[in-house]
Amino acid sequence: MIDFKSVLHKIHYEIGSRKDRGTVATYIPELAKVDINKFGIHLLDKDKNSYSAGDSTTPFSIQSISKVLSLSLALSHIGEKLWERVDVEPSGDPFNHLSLLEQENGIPRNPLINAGAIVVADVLVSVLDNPKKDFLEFIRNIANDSSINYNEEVAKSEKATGFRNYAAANLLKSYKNLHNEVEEVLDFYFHQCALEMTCQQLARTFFLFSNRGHCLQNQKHLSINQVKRINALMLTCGFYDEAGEFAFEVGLPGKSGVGGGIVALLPNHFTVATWSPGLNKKGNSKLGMEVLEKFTTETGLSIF
Ligand SMILES: NC(=O)CC[C@H](N)C(=O)O
Repeated sequence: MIDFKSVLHKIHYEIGSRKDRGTVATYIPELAKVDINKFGIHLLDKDKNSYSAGDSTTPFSIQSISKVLSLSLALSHIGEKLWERVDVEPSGDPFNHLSLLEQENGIPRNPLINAGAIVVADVLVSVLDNPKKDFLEFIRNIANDSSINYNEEVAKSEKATGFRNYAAANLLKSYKNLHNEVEEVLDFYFHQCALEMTCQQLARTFFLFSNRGHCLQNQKHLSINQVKRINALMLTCGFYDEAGEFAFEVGLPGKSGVGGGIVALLPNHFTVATWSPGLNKKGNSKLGMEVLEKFTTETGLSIF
């Protein structure tokens, strides 16, 4: 039996003393205000036991981590038809690059880069009656937590500076791979990225991916096959041009966001979330990557 509590505390203590914590994202001005010294970890095991270290109950902007959640809701609505509009291959490019989109006729490489997530957002705008409200409802439901919300300031801040996302949405529109208006789809996308959660809430929300599609209250939201697909995409595409490195060092499906959060999981075992706002050069949390590498190395718990 692994003593998760002492493993997490030891790792938090060792890595928390690092002087080089990377740099906080500044291209979304609201994110630049976050204290770089924040640092939290939370692990939820398959029996729903919780283990925490550091700032695990402070909310932060989950940003691209939300792409896994929007993908889940879109898949549960339109199923395999989604893959006609977005591919499932790693891009090897940064999250906001557009060159492949043009070369590949408006079909994004995968749903976890920005262009792919914008197509997924477009699907949700088409199928949901009140997209922002219904998406939030879905998240609150799988997390069993009605306190989860969007941060309107962050959404507004990204809207004001989201030039590359406007470029991506317009390019998709020119290839007829965006069915709704650019403004409406991006308003939804900026809000989903502006969801705030704590490490604890994030681990609880992602429990269904380590629990064969059943959320904390044991309701079924995804089929085993859909969970397989989503976990595979997290492993191969969840860290953009650092996905290979994450699989190599950590060996778990996971997803990062420019708010400094990372969530990862071992199917049928646990879900773990980390938050440290300083990012490395590839836009992934510097300390978060180190925590997870140490965790799987010390416990021997990875999918490999
Ligand atoms: N990697 C990320 O977290 C990027 C998400 C951010 N909202 C963007 O679209 O640029």
